[in-house]
Amino acid sequence: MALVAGIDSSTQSCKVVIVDSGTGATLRTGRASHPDGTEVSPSFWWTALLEALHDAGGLADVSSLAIAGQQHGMVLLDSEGRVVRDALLWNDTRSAVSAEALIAEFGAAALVERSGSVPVASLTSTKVRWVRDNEPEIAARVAAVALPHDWLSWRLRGYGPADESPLGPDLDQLVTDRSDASGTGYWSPAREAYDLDLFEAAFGRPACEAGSSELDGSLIVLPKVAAPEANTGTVHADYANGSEIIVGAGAGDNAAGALGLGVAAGDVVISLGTSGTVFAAAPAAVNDPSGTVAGFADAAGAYLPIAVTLNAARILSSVAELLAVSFDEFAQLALAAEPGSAGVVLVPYFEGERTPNLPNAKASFHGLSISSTTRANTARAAIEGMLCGLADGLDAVVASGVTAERLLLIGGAAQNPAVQAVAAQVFGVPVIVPAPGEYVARGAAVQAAWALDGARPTWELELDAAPVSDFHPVIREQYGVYSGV
Ligand SMILES: Nc1ncnc2c1ncn2[C@@H]1O[C@H](COP(=O)(O)OP(=O)(O)O)[C@@H](O)[C@H]1O
Ligand SMILES: O=C(CO)[C@@H](O)[C@H](O)COP(=O)(O)O
Repeated sequence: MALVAGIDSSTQSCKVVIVDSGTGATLRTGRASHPDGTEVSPSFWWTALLEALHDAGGLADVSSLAIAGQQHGMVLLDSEGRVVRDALLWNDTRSAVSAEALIAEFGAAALVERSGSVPVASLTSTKVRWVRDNEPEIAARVAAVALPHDWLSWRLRGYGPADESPLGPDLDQLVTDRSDASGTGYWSPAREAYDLDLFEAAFGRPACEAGSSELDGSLIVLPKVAAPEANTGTVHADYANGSEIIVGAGAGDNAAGALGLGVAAGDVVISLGTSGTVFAAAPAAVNDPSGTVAGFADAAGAYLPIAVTLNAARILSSVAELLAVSFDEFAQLALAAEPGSAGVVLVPYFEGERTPNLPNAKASFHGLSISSTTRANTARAAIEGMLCGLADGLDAVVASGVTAERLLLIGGAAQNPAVQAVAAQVFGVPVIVPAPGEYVARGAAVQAAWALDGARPTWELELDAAPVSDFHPVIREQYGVYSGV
């Protein structure tokens, strides 16, 4: 059977899985780290991608690949294909004021109707507005606006600045997909098309989709939106280890996670990476004028209502570091405390927050008494705080019309046994933990196999744990007192 590669260029690292497209078995994996920060040179993603592919044993025996990536990141290119400033990532909150300006100009209801989402600082539209207003000399040099997965796929197909790439700066070759386009704030999931007027209003210069006959040098290029099963070209020979390798459309990381898990009606995914996300596949586009749920498109032709927090796994690593313990010791400490952490509550808005939309907030501990101020309560309160924010997101996703019969817990922090146990206490819905794996990269591998064979593969999902439901409403009740929701 043919081998396919799936890539997840996520916030903290690049991960590669090489999968047997016939059985779905993962044969090899690779990984490389990304630098910290909310403003990052895309060159680090490129280096990490090449390193992770090497770590996975290379591409010599691979027939197709696809790249999923962190959503929303703004990659600005000039007419020579050079990145003109560091990318502003999804978790960079400087453009909160630009989001407010766009809402003031159009109204939240109109923006939801046109783009599926009320803009918050994470969305690309607010980032280009911020550059327009704060860095006009950079804005004037921009010839194309891409997302992380679009840019990496373009580079792998051989395009880029003339001195760094074999095929040079052909901006017309930029390709994205509907799931990632739907996180820009200027693409309409309902109409399946860019809202070019909205882009122009955000950035102040007109744009056009790559591949259009209307493109001329005066218009900003936006990547062509390819279908989920598209074959968008091949990996350039310089990076292909002698193989002919199809490049699939790629996807936003959450949509790829849904593909990798093979989500069905009744499934809701909770991902605990740098971001915390709650999402499900939905048959129709979702419009939430409150902005809690973003109405993205998925990577299979349907929709992906999603609630996203800025703070998730890093809450645990920060508190574990404060307590000077490993993740295993942190889990033991948390499991030694009672549900509700004896009244100790961590509202974990360390990096500001997106859901609720409090970009300038900071984290706080509450409810501390002399007797409750223990290491065990501190560890448990960190997990409870992380999951309570996502429980609020789950309520909103359900209110948007999704049925939640089971929750699939993925992402780095889902492997922590205390997180699994506390999840069974916080969410009033059964929790399932899939076997350890990189499900976003696996979803990209699904796309690669789809582009190769013309049929979407159905690989079985292996499960690891199903913690017994042990719902303790007190955890959310006391969190609600302090969280401002
Ligand atoms: N056992 C664990 N307990 C808690 N957090 C963990 C554990 N293992 C990994 N993590 C955290 O998971 C995060 C990485 O998860 P990942 O889903 O790869 O993130 P991202 O997709 O944002 O790059 C890191 O912040 C790491 O500290
Ligand atoms: O902003 C979003 C989705 O809207 C985030 O989900 C990013 O896509 C980053 O994901 P991780 O790298 O944290 O998994």
